[in-house]
Amino acid sequence: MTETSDMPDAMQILAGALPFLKRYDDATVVVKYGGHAMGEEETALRFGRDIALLEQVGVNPVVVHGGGPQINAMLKRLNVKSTFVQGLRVTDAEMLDVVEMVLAGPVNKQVAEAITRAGVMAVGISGKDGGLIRARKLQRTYRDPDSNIEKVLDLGFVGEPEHVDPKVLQLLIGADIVPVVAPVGVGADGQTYNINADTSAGAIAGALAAERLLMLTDVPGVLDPEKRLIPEMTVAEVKAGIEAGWISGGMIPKVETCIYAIERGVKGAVILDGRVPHAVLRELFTDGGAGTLIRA
Ligand SMILES: Nc1ncnc2c1ncn2[C@@H]1O[C@H](COP(=O)(O)OP(=O)(O)O)[C@@H](O)[C@H]1O
Ligand SMILES: CC(=O)N[C@@H](CCC(=O)OP(=O)(O)O)C(=O)O
Repeated sequence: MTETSDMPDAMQILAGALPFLKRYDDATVVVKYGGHAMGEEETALRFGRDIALLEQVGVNPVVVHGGGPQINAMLKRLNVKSTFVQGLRVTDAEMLDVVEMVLAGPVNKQVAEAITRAGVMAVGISGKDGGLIRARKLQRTYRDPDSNIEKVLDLGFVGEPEHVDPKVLQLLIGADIVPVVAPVGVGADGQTYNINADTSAGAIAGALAAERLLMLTDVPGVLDPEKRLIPEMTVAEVKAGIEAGWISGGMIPKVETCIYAIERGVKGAVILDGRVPHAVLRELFTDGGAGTLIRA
């Protein structure tokens, strides 16, 4: 497959995109690119071309990537075991080294390079650069099933964004450079934290008051109890779905991130399948969109 073999498809989407181009002219769109959505090299290159195309038609894309599966692959090579609690990786000092090495290293550079190769300059940074994500240790409690007592959840160096300073992103955007962010933050005392990529993307979208937050994953969007795609949901409907239990597992932090972003001024958040060719273009530039749009 050549690097440009999928472009006629992209051009077809863009041919019908005129009304949407106006809506998104100069708009900031934060794209969360999950580790599962990265898949094969060709998928990553195609993603890079779509992001480059967005920049070229006047949108300001900001990419925040994950890399859970890529961290797991490195841990396997190093023979280090990893555990997850509530979907978050328990992160001791040794684990933190590997997480930062993989996220801010090869994954970050591969994503930025794929965009640059497509003809638009992209620069990879982590949340530690330019004071972008100031983090603190994750503050969360859980109810111990044995004692039924509320206890503090200690996941080591797992963090949550305390403050996002978007200045470094605005400087890059102003220079027509696509920022590519690895979800690692730093505390006021210099401690590095491993932050879930969904959470990081939501916080960044909120700080930028982005027009759209696109969450690329490996399912078509939010599915109803009969496994049909729901094209559009309100915040209240999402909350009801969690309550009823048909929104569960890894989808909960995703929809919660969407709600968080919307409550901070993001106009709409979309969960969509990043493995589908041109998912981002389809979402922004076609009538039906591509995944599940969550609105206030
Ligand atoms: N209602 C739902 N609709 C779609 N997916 C759901 C739903 N409820 C739970 N899920 C699960 O959420 C998963 C997506 O979350 P996750 O695997 O954490 O994604 P990522 O790795 O991209 O961050 C899906 O693969 C699916 O198993
Ligand atoms: C605290 C925590 O769990 N951090 C994640 C960061 C990467 C991530 O979120 O990647 P995906 O989006 O590909 O899942 C981790 O260590 O895997």
